[in-house]
Amino acid sequence: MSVRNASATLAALPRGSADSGGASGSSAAEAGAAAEFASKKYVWVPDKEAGYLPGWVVREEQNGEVVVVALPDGSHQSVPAFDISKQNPPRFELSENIADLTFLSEAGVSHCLRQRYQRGMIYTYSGLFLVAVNPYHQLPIYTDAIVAAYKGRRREDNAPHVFAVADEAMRNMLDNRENQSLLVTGESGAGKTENTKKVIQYLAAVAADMAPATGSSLTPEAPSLTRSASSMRNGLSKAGSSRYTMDKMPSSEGEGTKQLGLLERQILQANPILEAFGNAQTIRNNNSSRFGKFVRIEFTSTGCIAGANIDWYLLEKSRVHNRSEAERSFHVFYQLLRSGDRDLLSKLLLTGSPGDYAYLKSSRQNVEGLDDGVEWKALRTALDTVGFSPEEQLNFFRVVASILQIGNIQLAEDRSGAEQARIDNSAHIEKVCHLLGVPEQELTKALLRPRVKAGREWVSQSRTRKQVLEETAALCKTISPDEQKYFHWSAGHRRLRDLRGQLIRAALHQLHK
Ligand SMILES: Nc1ncnc2c1ncn2[C@@H]1O[C@H](COP(=O)(O)OP(=O)(O)OP(=O)(O)O)[C@@H](O)[C@H]1O
Repeated sequence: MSVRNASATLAALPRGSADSGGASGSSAAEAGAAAEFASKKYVWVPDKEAGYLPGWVVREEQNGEVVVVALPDGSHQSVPAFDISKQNPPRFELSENIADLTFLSEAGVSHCLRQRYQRGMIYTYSGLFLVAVNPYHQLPIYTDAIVAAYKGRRREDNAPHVFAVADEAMRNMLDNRENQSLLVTGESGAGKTENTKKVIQYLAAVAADMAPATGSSLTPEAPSLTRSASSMRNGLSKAGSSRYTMDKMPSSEGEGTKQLGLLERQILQANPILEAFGNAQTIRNNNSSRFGKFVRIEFTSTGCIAGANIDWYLLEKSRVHNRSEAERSFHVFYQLLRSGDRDLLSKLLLTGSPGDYAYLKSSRQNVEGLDDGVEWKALRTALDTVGFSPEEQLNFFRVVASILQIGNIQLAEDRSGAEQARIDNSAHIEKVCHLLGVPEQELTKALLRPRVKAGREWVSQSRTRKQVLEETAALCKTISPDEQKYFHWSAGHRRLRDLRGQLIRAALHQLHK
C-alpha cells in the first residue's frame, strides 16, 4: 500500500530510540561486509518460492547471455543474464528510502521491504511516496507519544511513518496556505482504511493541540473558517471501522488517548458508522470497504479543524442480495440482529438471528475475531457522538430492517397455472409496509401488477415470480444503506433529511418506474 502527499514497533520511534540501520555506521563489520561485497558480483536470481534468491556470479557463458550463479545452499544455477539483477551494496540494507538504492530493481525493492518488515518497520519511503506493508497485528506505533515525536518535525528527523506524511501535509497547508491531498492506494486488504484512519487520528490530535485551552478546537456551532461558507458544505457519512484500532480512541490502551475536542471526536467517530454501513467481510479482508471514499478535512487559519466531509462512491449495493458464499453482507445487518437490544428488535419486527433472513442465510454469517455485539455498541456510541437523536437512529435501522424483510417476502406462481406471481405469505409484506410506512395494498400492487405505460395508456402488467424477485432486489439496492443520501453534516452541523419520506418515495419510484 502506498501513501503519497501530492503530496513495528520501535522502528517508528524517533531516531536514537531504535536504530533502523540504513546507510550509517562505519564499524569494522560493515567495512568487512563492504570489502566482501566488492570482491564478487552479487546478484538476485528469480525463485518461485522465495521471489528472489541472493547469489554471486561464478562465470559468464554464451558471450555473457547466460550466467552461472552460486546460491546460498552451495548449488550453481545457470540463469539468462536478463533475469538477474544486481544486489545493492550492504550499506543500503534497511534503507529508509527505496529511491536511495543504487540498483532500483524489483528484487532490490522486495529485499529492502522484506528486511524492514521482518524487523517491524512497516513503513518505507519511496521518493515522495510512503510504502506501508500490512503487519496484520497491532503495533505500538500510533500512540500519543509517537504523535508528539512526529509533530512539526522534518521527515529526515524520524523513521518513516504515515504520521510524517500527515505532518508534512499539515505544515505545507499552514505555511503555504494551499490545500493538500494524500492519496492512499493499494489492493484489497493492503491497509488503506487503517492508514487513512491513522492520518485522521494524527490530524485530529495535532489540531486539538492548536485549539484554545477549552479543549476543543472549535465548538461545532461556531466554526471560524478561513474559507467561504460555501466551501464548507459537507456531508459526513461513513467511515471504516477501525474494527480494532482507531475507532476505539480515546481508549485506555495508550493509543490516541489525548483529549480531543467534540469536532475531532465526531470526525473520528464517523468511522464506525461508515464501516457498519459500507464495509463487509470478503475472502481478502474481514473489514473490506465496499466503496471508494474522499475524506476532506477543513482547517482554520490556525490549524484547528473546522469541519469535515466524506464522500463515498460506488457502494457495492448488490452485496445486499447477492454475494459469494464465503463472504458476508454489510456489517450493520449482523450488528443489528446481534445487538441484544430486544426493544429495538421488536420495534423493527426482527428476530435476533441472521439465519432467519433470506438475504443473509445463504452466505457466511460469522467472522473469526469479529464480535458483532461489540461492534454494535461502538456503532451506537458513534451515532450518539456524531449527534443523531434516538429517533433518527431508529429511522436508520428501519431501513436496515425493511431490507431484511423485503428479502423474506415469499412469492409463488398463481394457482390458476398462469405465470403470474402472487404473495405466498402476507406476514412479511405487512412487516415491510409497517417499517416503510407504505400502504400494503399499494406495495403489493406495485410489486405484482405495476402500472406501466403502453403508448399513451397506463396499463397494469402482471409480473412473473422471477420478475418480482428481481424487482425486490432492485428495491433493496435503492434503499440500501447509503447514508450519504440522508446525512448532511458540516462543521458540526448535521441534519437528517426526512428519511422515511425519502424511502417511501424511493420505493414507490422504483416500483412504478
Ligand atoms: N497499520 C496496521 N496496523 C495493524 N493492522 C493493520 C494495519 N493495516 C492493516 N491492518 C490489518 O489489515 C486489515 C485490512 O486492512 P484495511 O481494511 O485497511 O485494508 P484496505 O486496503 O482498506 O482493504 P479494502 O480495499 O478491502 O477495504 C485491517 O482490518 C487490519 O486488521
